[in-house]
Amino acid sequence: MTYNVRAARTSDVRGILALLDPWVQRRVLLGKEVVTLFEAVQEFVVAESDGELIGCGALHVMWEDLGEIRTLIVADGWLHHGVGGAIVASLEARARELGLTRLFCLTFEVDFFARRGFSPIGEQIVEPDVYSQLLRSPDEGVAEFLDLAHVKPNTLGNTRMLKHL
Ligand SMILES: CC(=O)SCCNC(=O)CCNC(=O)[C@H](O)C(C)(C)COP(=O)(O)OP(=O)(O)OC[C@H]1O[C@@H](n2cnc3c(N)ncnc32)[C@H](O)[C@@H]1OP(=O)(O)O
Repeated sequence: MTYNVRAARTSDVRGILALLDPWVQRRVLLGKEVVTLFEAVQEFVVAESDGELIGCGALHVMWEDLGEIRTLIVADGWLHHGVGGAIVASLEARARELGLTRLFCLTFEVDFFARRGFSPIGEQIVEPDVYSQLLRSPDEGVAEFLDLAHVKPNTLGNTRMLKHL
């Protein structure tokens, strides 16, 4: 079973939605409008095999040093073949190229991320002045990072994790 990981194209967006939908139904991942996915297509990498989309993941920049890995999904038939790890490695390489030194994620997959160098965090990890700037972001994932009250229902049971690159 061979696959490759590459930058997403606009033609991948429907496939990303198809990967995402079951996990949104199960309230594991945050739902996205189609337009939001098109707007964020440059944040995504995808894994494909024989022209079929088998995984995706995105890197969202939040601040000068800080990014978030989000929307990481591998198709059921491809779990435990290294695809998720390869997507995370690709997103980490992008993060380094961009000059980021810290990567955040909010996840139920604590062991998976812990084995890739992420550690659970409790407290806020940005200075008050950065926090107040991030409050101005319209992005729902940033609101989750800030742990704002109106997104608490999305984040229940998730673990906040951080990796220093
Ligand atoms: C920040 C966020 O986006 S959080 C959301 C995370 N996504 C979800 O919750 C959606 C549902 N979950 C998933 O889609 C998947 O379970 C993911 C993305 C978390 C992991 O994807 P996978 O492709 O299964 O990951 P991958 O195969 O790299 O590693 C999983 C385990 O499979 C095993 N494995 C990896 N490669 C192989 C291989 N070639 N042969 C046999 N076993 C393997 C290992 O045990 C590995 O665990 P470890 O490396 O941590 O010890």
